[in-house]
Amino acid sequence: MGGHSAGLAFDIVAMGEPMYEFNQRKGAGPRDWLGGFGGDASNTAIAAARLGARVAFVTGLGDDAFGTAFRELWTAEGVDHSAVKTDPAAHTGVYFVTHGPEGHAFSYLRAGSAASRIAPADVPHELIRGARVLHASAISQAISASACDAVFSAIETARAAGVTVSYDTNLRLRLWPLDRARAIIEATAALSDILLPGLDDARLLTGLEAPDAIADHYLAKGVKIVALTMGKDGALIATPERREIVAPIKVAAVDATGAGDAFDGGFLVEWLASGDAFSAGRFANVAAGLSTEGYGAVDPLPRRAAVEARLAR
Ligand SMILES: O=C(O)C(=O)C[C@H](O)[C@H](O)CO
Repeated sequence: MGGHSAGLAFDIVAMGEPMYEFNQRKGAGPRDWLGGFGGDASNTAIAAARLGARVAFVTGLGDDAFGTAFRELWTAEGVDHSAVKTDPAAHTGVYFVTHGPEGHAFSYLRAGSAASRIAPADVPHELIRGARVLHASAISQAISASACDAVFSAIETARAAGVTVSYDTNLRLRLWPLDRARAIIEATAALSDILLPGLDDARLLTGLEAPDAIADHYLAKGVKIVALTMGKDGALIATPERREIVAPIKVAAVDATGAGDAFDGGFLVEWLASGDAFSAGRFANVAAGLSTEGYGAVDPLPRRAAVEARLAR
């Protein structure tokens, strides 16, 4: 069972696929893999919990060592996993990260995973109704048709209950073809309050080049806040009234795996605390920068004190 008592309301309920991570550090030999944790929505959940939010996660895990490791991780991080299902007929997803001149690359062992077998019947509607934010990503949808249906069902519940819908457009073309991804992501963006796209993905999805045009595109769908991450160019935060570019912080980056997820977690935590999209953008930008200073998606996710110290500099 999860790290919180039943009945407690959560700031954030996140859903998606957790994946055990094997990370081959730069210069490491072919047998030298660092074990860790990944899966974009789980990374975001842990990032938010480390920064002070009350978070619950929704997914499926295999009845295997990786599934057990995830439950231990979430318990240690204070992420509630009482709504996570153990599926004895499927495995927990696994992925491998390698580092080359073009940056990091992923290989997946995830087809048929327990998370991909999640369906609308597994959605914990009461948990979602009691939360302040529901967070999901396009990866949460791309893993299977039933998981995609589950995300739509969760969003419908959130919207009906006035729960803020947060959505990361994380595009993985190995999981679905661009046309299908575009159709689903456009439809989901129109149901979202906070949209967290990356610039490269957004360019492919919208066919637009300029960050401002991309922000306009999504705001016109009714999105209230667009937080567009732009890598070395920082992030563009846009609301219907105002927009601001946040410059990236200087870091000794070794691995960008999970930086976007750290951004999402930081953004949601600070937005929940202040209601201000622009201070949320600055906070998230620091959380994302600091998350690149170590290997793995989860281990280097910063705690609140580290983000605040860096913001104060
Ligand atoms: O690529 C995916 O599907 C993952 O979720 C693995 C990584 O943890 C994630 O991409 C990092 O953002």
